[in-house]
Amino acid sequence: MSTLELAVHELAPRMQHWRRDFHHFAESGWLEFRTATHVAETLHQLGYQLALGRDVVDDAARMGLPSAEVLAREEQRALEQGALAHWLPHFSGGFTGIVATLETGRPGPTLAFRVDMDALDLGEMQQPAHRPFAEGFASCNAGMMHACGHDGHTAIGLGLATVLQQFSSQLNGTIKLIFQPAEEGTRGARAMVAAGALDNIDYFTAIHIGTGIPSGTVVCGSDNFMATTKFDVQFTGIAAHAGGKPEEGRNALLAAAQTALALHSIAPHSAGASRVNVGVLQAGTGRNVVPAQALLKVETRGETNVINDYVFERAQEIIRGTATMFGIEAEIRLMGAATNSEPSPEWVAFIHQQALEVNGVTNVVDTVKGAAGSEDATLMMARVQEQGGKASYMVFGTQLSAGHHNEKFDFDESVMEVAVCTLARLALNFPWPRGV
Ligand SMILES: O=C(O)C[C@H](NC(=O)Cc1c[nH]c2ccccc12)C(=O)O
Repeated sequence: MSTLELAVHELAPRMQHWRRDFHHFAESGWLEFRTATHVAETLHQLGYQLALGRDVVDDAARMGLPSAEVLAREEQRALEQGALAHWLPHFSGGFTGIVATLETGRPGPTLAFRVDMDALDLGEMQQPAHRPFAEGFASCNAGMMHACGHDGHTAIGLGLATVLQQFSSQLNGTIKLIFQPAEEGTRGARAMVAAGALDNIDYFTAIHIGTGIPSGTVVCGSDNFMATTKFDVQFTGIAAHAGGKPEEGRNALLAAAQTALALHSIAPHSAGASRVNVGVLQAGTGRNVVPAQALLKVETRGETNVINDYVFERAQEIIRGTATMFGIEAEIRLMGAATNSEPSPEWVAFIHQQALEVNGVTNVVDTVKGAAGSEDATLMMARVQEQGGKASYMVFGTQLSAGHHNEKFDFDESVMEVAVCTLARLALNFPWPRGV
């Protein structure tokens, strides 16, 4: 076992503690108040320079933000659950982003690593058959669950911060660790990019665990993310007495229902995969009232940006058409966005080379076939690349108890050691000129 692997192995119990603490106090997008304060405290104690909140999250570029009432309520909940009060003001109002910087003082590139911190809006299984429940760390927040592994990602980020600090004498240049809010629904990355958090980075690496990749396998350059647009549609009609004066009404529920069916009839694209999903339809107030209000929560996806743009354009045409058909108003509100991913081949090759050397890694591939979901880290990758940097997205396979976004989701925590060892090697073995 190398000194790095020994150091990471010794860190494993602490990473498990971090993961389980984040899992128990699960906080969904823009509401990661407790999580962010504990991440900030740990990074501060490690000696990292911190940029927090509004310094790394652009207010106007945040997407899918909860209401001011929810933000305030959840901030208070976080405080009651042990959020660290001295850090909380930085994140108040839903600015729960962090960028930690380690300046070595020696010439070299800037390497950035990104993890996401948010839970999903999902109720966790509270049964003994589900390990997190059986071992006492299932989510204590109703309707919020770490069912995608972001608790593990955050623990990996802190583990990486710890070992890079331990081995900092072997580093050159600058290390930046990015802890992003609200990846679910592709809502947070846009705001961190807009705030400049991804400027002047030479090498960027984002990560995910699981996703159906077998334990021991590392994907070095995920290129199968789908471009996506997330949006709500608010339909406004005219309420009326359903029995006495139905002709006076304009039925928003019917418009929404017709729209939902029509959206799912958008023709596929000959150039590649596409998706449409109407995930939510809320409408009406009473059985004898012609419904005046209806809400749809929708997403489009495409194998490429062009295909997703095609689907979204057709969706907008359909929405305008059904609104006219039913004589009502329709307002489209953008709630999230991400592009497809194009990792930098040179960086993928270096990642591949380093991953081969890690104990616990049994299979290293650059890509996997088949459209994955979407990821707004693609916006961060694009920003780095447009400034001449290199970027990639890694997946660390691990055994899962259920699929992502399922109430029984859990993962084999040993993947966190493999991830930290691999990521630390990217920094410690970076091929910068090492003297004569
Ligand atoms: O579109 C979103 O809301 C983001 C969300 N993202 C994820 O779940 C991450 C993800 C999905 N599939 C993969 C495959 C590899 C890495 C990460 C992922 C999704 O696709 O619904």
